Amino acid sequence: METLSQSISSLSVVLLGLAVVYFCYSAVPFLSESSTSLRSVPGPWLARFSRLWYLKEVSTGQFHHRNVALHKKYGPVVRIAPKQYSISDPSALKIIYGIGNGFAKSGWYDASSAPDGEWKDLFTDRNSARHSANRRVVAKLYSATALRGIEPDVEYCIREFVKQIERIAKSGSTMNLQFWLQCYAFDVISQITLGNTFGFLESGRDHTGIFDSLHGYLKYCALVGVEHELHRPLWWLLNKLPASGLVHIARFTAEQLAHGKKDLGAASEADLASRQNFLSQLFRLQKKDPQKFPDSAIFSTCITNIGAGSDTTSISLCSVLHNLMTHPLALEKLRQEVDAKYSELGSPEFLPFKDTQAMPYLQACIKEALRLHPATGLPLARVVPETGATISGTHFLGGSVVGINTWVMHQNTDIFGPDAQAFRPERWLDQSSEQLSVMERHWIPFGAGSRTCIGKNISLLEMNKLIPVLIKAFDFTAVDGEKARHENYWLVQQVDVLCKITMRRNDNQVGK
Ligand code: HEM
Repeated sequence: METLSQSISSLSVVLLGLAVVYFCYSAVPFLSESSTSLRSVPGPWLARFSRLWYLKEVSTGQFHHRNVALHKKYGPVVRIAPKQYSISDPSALKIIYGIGNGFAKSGWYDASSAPDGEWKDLFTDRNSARHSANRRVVAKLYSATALRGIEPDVEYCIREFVKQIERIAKSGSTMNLQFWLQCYAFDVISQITLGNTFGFLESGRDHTGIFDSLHGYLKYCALVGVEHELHRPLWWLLNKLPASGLVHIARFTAEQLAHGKKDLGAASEADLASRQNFLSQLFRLQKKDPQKFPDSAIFSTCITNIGAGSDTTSISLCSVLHNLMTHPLALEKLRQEVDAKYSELGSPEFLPFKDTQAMPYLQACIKEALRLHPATGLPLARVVPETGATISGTHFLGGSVVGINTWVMHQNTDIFGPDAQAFRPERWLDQSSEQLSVMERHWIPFGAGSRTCIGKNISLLEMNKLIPVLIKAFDFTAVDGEKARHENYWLVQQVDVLCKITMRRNDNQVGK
């Protein structure tokens, strides 16, 4: 019979063998570029031979800071893995993300979707032609005109939110702003998408562990994306594990879809057109062409809205509010603008979205907070087309992967000024029109080019509606001082932003 030590030594041989195979496999890209000018691209030594360096760095949850430091050390083009490069040169933005330039999304995105999904979602689809066709089908639902219809849904959620903040303020307890903004963002996006909320704001709890599961899932996507060839077997294994909170998102979406189908199935075109949530509009698209827009397309669109539009929005809102809490002068200036707008409009319960667009300081605060803390924290990786491309003086072979990290771009002092690390909303108000236009072009919290965020207007509406209400009615004091901790697993999420709240005055009209 085999002894324990023999078993251990056989296992060691197998593991060693796997390590050798892995190293040989990951050295292929290194060998293929060894006779080209790409050999001289600087970067960490291990990154030349293996993706392990990048994997290790992503696993720390701090790659956004590391990425900025790498460019300070090595210059505008840095190798982060064999045949993978991070770029900081602003002129690369147009080349890599320019519409029609042929830089498709890289394999990293594969790990963010089910390997055999029937309908490819917009975020992960790497087939540019199919992506454009599918995006065209749903684009109208995210347009500026569609926004008008969702404003009441957002107001409904703000009322629920304000009730909870008032309760916390009266109790004198500490509020975890990050958690509550997540509740707000999840409930708003599910209300807009499915016509029903998850009930986070009402209960103040994440009963089914959705937030933690989503966090774990993002970790999976960020890490397995680096070794995306392993996604299929790992996905298979993952599905053998007990159900997580993600299953609750999928189940909730499927239930709402089934209800919707029953309820809306017999509805006339006019009736469907009058209903504003996504689900009704998606059923409308399906009625027109059931073959072209099957149930899987409806499910995928809804679940992508929830996945892509929840944490991104709460992170951005958290950045705005945390920066305001820790910059009292900016908060005071914004408050004056908010109070003046409420008076001008006769103290409505909510400022209409269109009126918030005419509040320059509010817009500057939002821009500045999203510049300083953009939601995504890894390079937006793209594949160089077959013909190759020259970027920042380096010629890249077709098939190389290149990307710009929003954190790197937003810290560029040539574009945003020597104080690029500071929260200073005035930078958006006191520039020459030429400099402002340069800053606008390099402000990319919603991505760039043909793959830019389709939900940008929705999330801006959610932010513009909420911030004035909170600023008008409450005072927030940060408990942990100026720095919020954050973790980057694709999305750079703040961790436990604690604050004390007091009611600013007694005549708050929200919800009354
Ligand atoms: C402040 C909130 C948001 C931020 C910061 C944000 C950020 C981004 C970024 C950076 C991308 C491009 C990713 C890449 O190139 O890999 C993106 C794509 C996308 N976002 Fe957002 N997003 C936000 C809100 C939303 C909302 C509310 C929705 C849905 C209602 C949404 C749906 C999508 C979709 C579907 C894509 C893929 C678009 C495509 O490739 O055609 N996002 N978002």
